[in-house]
Amino acid sequence: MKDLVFIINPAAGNGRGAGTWRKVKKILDRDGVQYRSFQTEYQGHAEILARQIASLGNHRLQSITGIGGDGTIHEIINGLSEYEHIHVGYIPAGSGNDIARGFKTSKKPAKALKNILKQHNKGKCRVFDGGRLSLDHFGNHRLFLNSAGIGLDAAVTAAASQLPFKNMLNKANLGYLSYAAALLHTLQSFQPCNMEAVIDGNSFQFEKVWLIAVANQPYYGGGMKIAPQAVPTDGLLHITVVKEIPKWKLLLLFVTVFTGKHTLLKEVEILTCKEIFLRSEVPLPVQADGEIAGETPVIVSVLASRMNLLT
Ligand SMILES: Nc1ncnc2c1ncn2[C@@H]1O[C@H](COP(=O)(O)OP(=O)(O)OP(=O)(O)O)[C@@H](O)[C@H]1O
Repeated sequence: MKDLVFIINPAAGNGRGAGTWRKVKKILDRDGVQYRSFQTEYQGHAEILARQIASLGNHRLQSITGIGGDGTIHEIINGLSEYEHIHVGYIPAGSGNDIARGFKTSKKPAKALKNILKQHNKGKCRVFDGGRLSLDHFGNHRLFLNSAGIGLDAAVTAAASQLPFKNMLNKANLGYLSYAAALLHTLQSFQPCNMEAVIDGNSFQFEKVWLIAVANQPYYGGGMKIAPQAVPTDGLLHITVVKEIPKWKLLLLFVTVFTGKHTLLKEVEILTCKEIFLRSEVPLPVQADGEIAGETPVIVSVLASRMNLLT
C-alpha cells in the first residue's frame, strides 16, 4: 500500500479544520487505515511541510491530502510544484471553499475522504488544469487552482485580511461581511488605471481598469461566480476585465457576480487565453487563490492537464 499523508490546518474556517480532522481521523482509525498526519502552525507552513514530505518521501509517497481552506491547498500545490507526480487530495474545511465549488469536491468530510481513499487505493487521480502566475524575471511564481486576480479584488483581499473584526465575523459565518466592509473601505482609495495586455500574442489596451480576473474555474471570493463559463478541464483560462465603470455600478456588479449575471454589464469584457501578460500604469496588487502574491507586471498561463487531484 502506498503512503497516505494528511496536512491539516486546524485554524482554517476559524477552527473548522481541527473539527474536520477529528471526524476524518475517527473514520481512518475505525477502519484501520495507515496514514501519517501533520498539523500546520503558521501561515506558509503547509507549503514547507508539503515540500519537505515530498523531498524525503520515497517511491511509496503517492498522495498528500490537505484539510483546510483554499489557502491551505494553495500552499500544498505550491509546495509540490516540483513533485507533480504526487496526487493532491482535498477535504474542505475553510471559510470560502471555492476549490470545493469549482472542482465539485464533497463538502462532507466522510464523503470527501471516501472519494480520496477510493482513488488512492487504486493509484488513480483526476487530471485538471491549473494556472501559473509569473511575478518577475527571477523565476518567482505561484501556482493556482482557482484564479489570479489583479487590481481591486487583490486590494480587497489584502484589506480583508487586516480587518480587526474579521475572525469574529468568520466565527459567526458572516465572512462575506468582512469582504463587503473591505470592499467599501478599498473603494474610497482605489484608483482604476490603464493597462496593457498581450493575450496569446495579441496586444490589447484596457482603459480605467478596476480588476482583471484570470480564472481556471468559475468561483472566487467565497462563491462569487466571476467567470461563469470557466471549466478546469478546457485547457484555457477565462479572463474577466472590469473597466470604465462608475462606482455605484461596481457595487451592483458585486451583487450580480454571485449569479454570474455581471457578465451582462457593458463594462465587463470576457476573453479566454492560454497566456496573458499584464502591465499597468502603476503597480497593482495581485492575488492567487485569495492569497496576496505580488504586483504587476505579471504573466499568467494555463497549466493544461497538469494538476493531479483526488476529488
Ligand atoms: N496553526 C495555524 N494557526 C493560525 N493560522 C494558520 C495556522 N496554520 C495555517 N494558518 C493560516 O491560516 C490561514 C487560513 O487558512 P485557509 O485559507 O486554508 O482557510 P480559510 O481562509 O478559512 O478558508 P478559505 O481560504 O477557503 O476562505 C492561511 O493563511 C494559513 O496559512
